[in-house]
Amino acid sequence: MSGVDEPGLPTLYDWAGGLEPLRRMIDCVYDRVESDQPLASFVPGGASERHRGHVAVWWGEVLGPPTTHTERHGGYESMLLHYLDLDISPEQRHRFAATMSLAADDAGLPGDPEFRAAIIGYLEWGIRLAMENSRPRARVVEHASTPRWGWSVAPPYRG
Ligand code: HEM
Repeated sequence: MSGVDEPGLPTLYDWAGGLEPLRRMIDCVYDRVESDQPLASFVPGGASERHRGHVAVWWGEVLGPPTTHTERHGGYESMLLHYLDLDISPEQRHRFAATMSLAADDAGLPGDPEFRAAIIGYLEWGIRLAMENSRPRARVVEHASTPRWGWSVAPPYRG
């Protein structure tokens, strides 16, 4: 199946090596988060197997196909519900983003600049939306598709 890029290019999911390396990255990020004081309060008692698995297939769908999160776990709407009133601070946003970048190294994801620029671009975009949506009384977009990400730079958002 093709992704959002021009035909013939591998998807970011394929370039990563499929779901397993993405799951490894998610395990690495939550292993770090669990013992990182500014972030650990978001995962009281540790990040569950369910949480880790769902976040991994979310990433798989964004970078893929496959579209497993939408088909089995509720897609965008389900993800959004987890963020309401979480009140992520700018410092926590930055800390989590930096931790995820380290986790991509821990997990041995491809290190080429193009792949890393693409996934970190998505991370930066997604985590800023997560922070905005997490504010008390945030005005959220209630329904949307799960985002799709590719190799090229995203065009400007015009609403
Ligand atoms: C400071 C940053 C972040 C914090 C504090 C955070 C925290 C959380 C929490 C507390 C949950 C609910 C877990 C549960 O109910 O077991 C969650 C779910 C989720 N997070 Fe995050 N997260 C952050 C960043 C991100 C980013 C950057 C992404 C993706 C780009 C992401 C993707 C998801 C998804 C897909 C779920 C829902 C999984 C499901 O149940 O289907 N998160 N997050």
